[in-house]
Amino acid sequence: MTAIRRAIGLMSGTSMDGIDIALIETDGRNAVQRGPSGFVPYESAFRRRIEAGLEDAKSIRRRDERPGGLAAIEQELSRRHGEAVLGFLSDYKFSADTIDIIGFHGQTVLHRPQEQLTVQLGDGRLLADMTGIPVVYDMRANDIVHGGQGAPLVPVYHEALAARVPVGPGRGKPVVFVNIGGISNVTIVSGTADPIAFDTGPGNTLIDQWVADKAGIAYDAGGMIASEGQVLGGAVARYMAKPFFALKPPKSLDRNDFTLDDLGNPELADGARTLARVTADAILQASIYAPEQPALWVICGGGRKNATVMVDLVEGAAKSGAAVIAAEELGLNGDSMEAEAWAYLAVRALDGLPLTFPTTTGCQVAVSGGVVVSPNK
Ligand SMILES: Nc1ncnc2c1ncn2[C@@H]1O[C@H](COP(=O)(O)OP(=O)(O)OP(=O)(O)O)[C@@H](O)[C@H]1O
Ligand SMILES: CC(=O)N[C@H]1[C@@H]2OC[C@@H](O2)[C@@H](O)[C@@H]1O[C@H](C)C(=O)O
Repeated sequence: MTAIRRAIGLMSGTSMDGIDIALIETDGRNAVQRGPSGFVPYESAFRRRIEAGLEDAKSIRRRDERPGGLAAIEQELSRRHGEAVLGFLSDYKFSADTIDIIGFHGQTVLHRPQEQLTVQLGDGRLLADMTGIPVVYDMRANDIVHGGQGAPLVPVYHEALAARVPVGPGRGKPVVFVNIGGISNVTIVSGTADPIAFDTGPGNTLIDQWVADKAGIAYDAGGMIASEGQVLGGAVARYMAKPFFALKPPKSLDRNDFTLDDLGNPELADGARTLARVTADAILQASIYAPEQPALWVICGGGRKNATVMVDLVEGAAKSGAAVIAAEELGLNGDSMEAEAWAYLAVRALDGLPLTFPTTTGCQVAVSGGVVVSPNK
């Protein structure tokens, strides 16, 4: 029997809205017991600092370079993660010595897989020393070394959770786990082969940028703004004609690969409505790479709270007879999924188990990864 470990996962995603934190107990294989989770938001000033850091990151040629403000942001970001862990331990009354490992994603500031370059800010040593808990970090790098995209990494966790999909009319057909974060990604689980995974296109990033530029707000809460607008077919067609959509998987995106340039300059609500449609269409297009038509789409990530995106997903999937549900309908938590995944990946990394597969990132062979640091006592 393999050891069950208690692990904390930390994710600061491409939306740059804060730190998701989650605890699970797992053997890194099929046994997954989900524990508490939380979220520590960044205030808008820190989010703007990271956004400025994305510009500094554009000059990076080697992944350990930290030009401009990036070195200072990395320290601040890691310190905030340390405080998030200490607050979480205190809230849920766990002592540090009962936690076996932390899986630390850090903050992606540059992702150029075609140049074998992916850069995550995150000082694992600082986090281990602050918390007194061993840390696994930098889990994307080894995949890149082995010819992979370095993303997405969550699929192996989605696969472990797929066992919880209840037996139903669609049993035996693929189930697609969808993460609608800043960027959207999917994992197609058929149950008979390794999962197929890839990034599908913009998630919330463009919607967030649009409502921030036009109305000074962080996101379209509930998709309410979009619900009052009209879909602009020409703009949807411009987005869907982008070369990214014609690429076969594996494929992954940098946050800045899609921009608002193709939207034109419509009214606020029409822009939000159109971008919601683009997000949904890009996700549903993933089915062309499934071995057969999926029966079920399980939606995770902050974008599932945009009811307009969800309406488009439900209506679009219904055309092929598939159902769309939020992760909660399976008793999962769509907000903490990625943080849970980073905890799960950390445990796999400790055991040298693969994090990625040729079908999820395009790596030549299934590979493990991550750097392990123990706290200085
Ligand atoms: N109530 C809400 N209504 C609509 N959208 C929401 C709501 N709450 C959050 N969101 C959207 O979800 C986003 C955050 O999603 P999430 O935390 O899953 O992304 P992320 O993990 O940062 O990104 P990625 O998965 O790409 O790394 C916000 O930027 C916002 O666009
Ligand atoms: C390079 C990077 O940070 N990519 C993220 C991003 O956010 C969503 C999508 O693009 C996905 O590929 C990945 O994150 C998830 C958590 C993953 O690796 O599975």
